[in-house]
Amino acid sequence: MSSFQLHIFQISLLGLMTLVGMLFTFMLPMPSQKHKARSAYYARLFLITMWAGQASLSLHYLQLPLVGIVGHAFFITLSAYLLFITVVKRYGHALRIQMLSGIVAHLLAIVILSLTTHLFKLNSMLGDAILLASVATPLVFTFRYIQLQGGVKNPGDRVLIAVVLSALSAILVGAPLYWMWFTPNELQQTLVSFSLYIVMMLTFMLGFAVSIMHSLVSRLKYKIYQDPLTNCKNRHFFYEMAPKLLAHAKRNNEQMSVVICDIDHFKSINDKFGHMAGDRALQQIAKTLSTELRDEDSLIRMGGEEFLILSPKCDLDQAEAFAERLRHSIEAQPLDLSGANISLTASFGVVEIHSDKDIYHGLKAADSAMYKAKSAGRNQVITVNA
Ligand SMILES: Nc1nc2c(ncn2[C@@H]2O[C@H](COP(=O)(O)OP(=O)(O)OP(=O)(O)O)[C@@H](O)[C@H]2O)c(=O)[nH]1
Repeated sequence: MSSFQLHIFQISLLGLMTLVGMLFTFMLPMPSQKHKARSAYYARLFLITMWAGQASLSLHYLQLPLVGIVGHAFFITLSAYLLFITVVKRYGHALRIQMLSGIVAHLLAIVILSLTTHLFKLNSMLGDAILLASVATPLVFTFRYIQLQGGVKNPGDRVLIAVVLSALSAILVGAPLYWMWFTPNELQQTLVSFSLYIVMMLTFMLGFAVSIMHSLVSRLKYKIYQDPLTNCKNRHFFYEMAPKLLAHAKRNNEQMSVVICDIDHFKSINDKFGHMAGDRALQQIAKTLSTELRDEDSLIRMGGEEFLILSPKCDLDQAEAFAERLRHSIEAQPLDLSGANISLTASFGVVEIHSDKDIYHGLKAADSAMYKAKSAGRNQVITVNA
């Protein structure tokens, strides 16, 4: 096979991969946030420019070596920036105007530098070094950007970081070693760059897909565990997380308490002022409760007008004081319905769960304490030792 045929074979195969990669990004479910969804657009452009960078080298066979070399430098640098932009958008951010101007200036500079080195027939090693440094710059930015976002948080970030680091090491270490130890002929060069392109494209697509899947799963999980009316956690969260939190508390020899809060005479709010007013009362009470929570507490709407607070590292006395505080806060904020103030109160059942008991036992005990508070006249806190 002549080197021309090899080249055509190589760019056709890369073109095919680019097409598959683009179709793949179209098939992925996209996040609803505008900037995050835009990242798929830049991921497609990344694949196209990677391909265009390699394809431009074939212009050499059409007697256009200058256009080919300049095009190669331009598209390869641009593809590294598109990887950077894809990552910026994956985190849901917009591009700052300074960033865009920097990218345009860098692209212009690489075009001028590669034109100069070729026109003045400067050492080809110098041209290669300029190109490698040029591609390395956006990759370093990408690496720093992921780090600044709080580091590697999910498998998608991990694969993206691996793409960036492998590309950087190929450029900063691999390329100089390759030039020093081999006297590459065109065939060797073609095969090495081809393999590098394939690996980069595949890992990039994988990283991108894993990253998207991870954010969708996190969003779904968040929705599954969230009560849409009050934005508290819901029953699913309780059944999933409560046994885990209790097991953690037992392992670390820590106390854990459960506080149940049930709004008093809630039905009468619905009956007198309508369901919308009832919903607003629920939202207001959820807000009041949430402002009193510590970071480790979880506020759960168990259903209807009943809320539950899981309180790790909290014994019975502390939980009782906490519930009293919550009771006062609810009482102190009547519901304001276009001028009419509706008084709100709630009854509380509090229990500390002992290490030999399970969470459902605690739930039952807290529930019966709350019913005792109701029968004792409502708007009060009753504690039990479960
Ligand atoms: N507006 C509204 N009402 C709800 C919702 N979920 C349950 N309810 C109503 O909450 C009311 C609960 O009534 P009850 O269980 O009798 O309790 P209560 O009136 O608070 O009486 P006590 O608990 O004994 O003080 C019912 O009328 C339900 O229809 C909701 O999401 N929004």
